[in-house]
Amino acid sequence: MKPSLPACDFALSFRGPTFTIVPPRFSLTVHSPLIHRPIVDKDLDMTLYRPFVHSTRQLYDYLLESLPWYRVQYTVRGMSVKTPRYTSVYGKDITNSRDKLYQKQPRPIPPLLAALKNEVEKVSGSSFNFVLCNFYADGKDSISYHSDDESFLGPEPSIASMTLGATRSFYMRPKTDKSVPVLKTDLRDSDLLIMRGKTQHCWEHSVPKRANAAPRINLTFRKAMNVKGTNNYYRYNVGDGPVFRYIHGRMVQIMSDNSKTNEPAVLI
Ligand SMILES: O=C(O)CCC(=O)C(=O)O
Ligand SMILES: [Fe+2]
Repeated sequence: MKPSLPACDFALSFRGPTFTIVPPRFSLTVHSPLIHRPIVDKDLDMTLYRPFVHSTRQLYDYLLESLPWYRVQYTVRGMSVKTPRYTSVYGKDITNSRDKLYQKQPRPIPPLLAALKNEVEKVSGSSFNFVLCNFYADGKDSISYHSDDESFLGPEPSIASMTLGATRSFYMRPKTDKSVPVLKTDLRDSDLLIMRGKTQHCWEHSVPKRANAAPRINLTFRKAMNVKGTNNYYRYNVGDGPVFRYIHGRMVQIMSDNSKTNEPAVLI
């Protein structure tokens, strides 16, 4: 499969200080996956495509350096929660409602992510309207056991997850039957994992912490069915805190997205 090349020479613009990053010119080539491995267990329906995409180094560098990243903190039942990874999110639910219904202005999916979404839609046969991006800077960054089973995703959501960069363990366990051993998979650079059917309803997944791990980007593609989904995704993946950019090999905290002032960028 050799799709036409997406336009990668574009500038992404976001609020806050502007950076001009000259994107590399490269081709996004998705090829017939060498491994197309259905992993089927009780109420588990996953397919791993390995490798899914070429030019992963350029994709990784470009996404890391061009997207704004957030380290979201929020409060649940009076408890302060710090998200242990960087996140960024793009998209809007299918209702395509008027802007004033959204707590935060939804962001259009940038062209490179839209091109990837298009390729993922072709192999999965599902359509998506959100791309959630995770950046795990090191082994201390993680995602704890959860299911992507919110009602705003519909009854049997398909979730597609792409890995760029370092390999990390991906654990799955059934929600109820604790006697079933944890299903352990390594997700590697260029992997595409598609979960569908009852998987989110019956199983939980996680990327556990590690003593040592190189940086990794994960992109998840989803379909939100209502305004609540859009509000949820921006609340937990952008939040109200500072914005970070990856500049010259390190994460730099710059002024808040919400800031009305024109303060200079602050290094952390
Ligand atoms: O990083 C991963 O592989 C998993 C991410 C994930 O589960 C999520 O964002 O919901
Ligand atoms: Fe998840």
